[in-house]
Amino acid sequence: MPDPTPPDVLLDFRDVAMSFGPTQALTGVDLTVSRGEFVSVVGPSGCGKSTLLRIASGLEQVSAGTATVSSQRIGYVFQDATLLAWRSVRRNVELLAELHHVPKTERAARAAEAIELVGLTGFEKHLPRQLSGGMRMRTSLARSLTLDPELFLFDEPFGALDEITRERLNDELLRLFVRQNFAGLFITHSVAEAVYLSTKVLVMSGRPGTIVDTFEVPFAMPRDPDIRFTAEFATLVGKISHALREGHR
Ligand SMILES: Nc1ncnc2c1ncn2[C@@H]1O[C@H](COP(=O)(O)OP(=O)(O)OP(=O)(O)O)[C@@H](O)[C@H]1O
Repeated sequence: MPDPTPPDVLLDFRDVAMSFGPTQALTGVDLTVSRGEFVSVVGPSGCGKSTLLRIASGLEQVSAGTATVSSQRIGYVFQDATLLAWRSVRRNVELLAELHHVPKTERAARAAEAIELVGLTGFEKHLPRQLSGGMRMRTSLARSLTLDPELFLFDEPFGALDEITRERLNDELLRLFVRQNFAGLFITHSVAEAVYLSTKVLVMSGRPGTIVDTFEVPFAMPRDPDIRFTAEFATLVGKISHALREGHR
């Protein structure tokens, strides 16, 4: 019998492998995400990062190994905000609570709070097409926040945004992480973003993807935005970028 998952571990992958027909996407993946952790995964294109997240969300079943998710309250934010075009911001934010049969007044209260948390108060009646890309991502974040997730899964949520908007949303996300106390698993192509947001960064190899390196991020939370301009930050980004290149060979 393998050791049981410790109580603080919300996501526990052990020797996970995943194949799609002849394509082996993942092999030997060991990964845990515990309460209080924000874990980022960086890796070359096609190494199986999204597959990892789809397994965590229950959308895919592993081909071998075990993937244990010890929470019912999981939030997801994908690269596309996936908003319903005909629904206002408020009605989009209410959607998940609606699908979970949360009563109407409770739903409205949760949506108002989530909208405030992501800084969209005043935009409740806007339709998605009237919003900027950053505001659409905020709406998507708010929609998940209404379910008060314990574990939040992010698949490159800010990849399509300009640099300034991305930095601002990184700060918002860090603020939410500290305030809402969820654990995070975050996929990104940006090593600097991974270091800035995370307590731990995992580096994946090229396909079949496996974790080749783990870096603890020593900077305190709440994180000082100026940390990004320090020598320690640059050194860690350099080390991880190097590991990424090595793993890609
Ligand atoms: N449903 C599927 N059917 C067949 N092959 C798949 C499926 N999903 C993923 N793959 C393959 O598995 C591999 C990993 O895909 P995945 O999308 O997880 O990679 P990724 O690291 O997220 O890529 P990127 O960084 O480019 O988004 C790829 O070769 C992909 O073509």
